[in-house]
Amino acid sequence: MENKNVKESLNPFEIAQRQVKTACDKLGADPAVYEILKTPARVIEVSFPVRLDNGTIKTFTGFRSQHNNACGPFKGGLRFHPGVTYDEVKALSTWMTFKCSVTGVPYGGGKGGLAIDPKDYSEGELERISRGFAKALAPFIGEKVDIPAPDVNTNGKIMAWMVDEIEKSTGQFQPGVLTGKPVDFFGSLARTEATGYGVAIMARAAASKKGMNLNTATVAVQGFGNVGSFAAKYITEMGAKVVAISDSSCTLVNKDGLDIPAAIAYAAENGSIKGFAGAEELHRDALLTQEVDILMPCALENVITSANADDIKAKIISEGANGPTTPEADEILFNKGVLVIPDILANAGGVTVSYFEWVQNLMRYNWSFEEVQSKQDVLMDKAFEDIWTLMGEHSVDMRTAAYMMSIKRIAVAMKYRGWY
Ligand SMILES: NC(=O)C1=CN([C@@H]2O[C@H](COP(=O)(O)OP(=O)(O)OC[C@H]3O[C@@H](n4cnc5c(N)ncnc54)[C@H](O)[C@@H]3O)[C@@H](O)[C@H]2O)C=CC1
Ligand SMILES: O=C(O)CCC(=O)C(=O)O
Repeated sequence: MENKNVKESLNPFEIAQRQVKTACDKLGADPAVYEILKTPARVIEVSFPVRLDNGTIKTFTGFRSQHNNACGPFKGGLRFHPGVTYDEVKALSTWMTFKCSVTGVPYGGGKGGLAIDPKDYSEGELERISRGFAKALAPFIGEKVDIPAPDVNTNGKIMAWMVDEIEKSTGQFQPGVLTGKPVDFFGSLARTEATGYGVAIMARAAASKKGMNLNTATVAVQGFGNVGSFAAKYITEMGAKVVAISDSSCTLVNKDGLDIPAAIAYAAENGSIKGFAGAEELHRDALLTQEVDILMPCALENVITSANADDIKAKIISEGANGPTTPEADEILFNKGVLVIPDILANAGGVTVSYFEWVQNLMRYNWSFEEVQSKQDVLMDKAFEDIWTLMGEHSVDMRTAAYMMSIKRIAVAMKYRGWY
């Protein structure tokens, strides 16, 4: 997401490092803590050949960044998107380390990706690419080593192909090597919904702190994929009115409220929200500055920058995407009194329920939808309250408070391990 008016660095890894450094400084942490956390433990680059439908061979190059495993195995999604870069996966893996620690799930941070647009490939090609990537990563991942999951443009079907390929490569039954699998293939109920649901319950918690009545609140949701669509669905069920949604094609606005279940069904059938009836269609970037109470950026990084932060009207931002706000924009929003619920808290529902999926896989047992979602409620609501308290104690923004809480926990684990 480029904007010529943006003055600051949009390198996601530099941004992640700045966020960690700010919190380490506020904590007065031992300098060794930042020294260890500023860089991933390793970044694996793999190249693998795939036969395309026209008979030719094409080599694909992918990455897996393993940031820190002081608190448990590396954990985080695999992204298929043309914008994937070495520095992007490094940043995303860094954010995962702190996100896992925010709700206390026993993982470190990892993330991987392939710089492809899945729309350029047939279903058969996509399966061979996914299997090729999984086979290439197999020596570096495992149920107790590094556990990938879905992210942008990946889903349960791709996770199932990958599990099958890894089991073939290792000769071991290990359904817990990946999470976000289909429910009837070792997946967990409530995982598909988990990230968007978490974005909504964090917005609800913030609204309650700010004295905002959700029944009269309006919401704009950027991105209408897995995270955005469920965030929109759940915040609607909680009483708010979603008046704007967007995806890579356009923004749709209806001041009286959009019919979210109908929009979800329309997007599933048509591949995007474009053409959905009963709404005004605007440029896709118009979403961010709509006159709403709550904004949910649920697409990609760096969408809220110094170039548009001043124009944002929302009073609460619940970050479904990873890294949607630059540090410069954070400062502008903080000074305007906008409450930003940071990605490492707001979108932690995905990895939290991935953890529940993994536990069920290891136990060979299944929990009900209600049981999983209520466990998610408990961990996320507690994380919100703890971070809220820390934010007040240190007079910092919520992102810095979330990092501070997380870093404290990781620093303890690293200390016991004798890393410093
Ligand atoms: N899937 C998950 O469980 C988790 C995802 N996330 C993060 O949430 C974000 C979205 O992920 P998913 O929903 O899984 O991906 P997805 O692939 O299901 O959906 C992405 C959506 O963003 C839209 N989009 C892309 N470029 C856009 C643009 N320029 N303007 C507006 N919309 C645009 C796409 O059209 C699509 O609707 C990513 O940052 C991801 O890392 C974070 C935690 C967990
Ligand atoms: O479910 C997971 O393990 C990770 C989800 C993820 O990639 C993320 O939170 O950004």
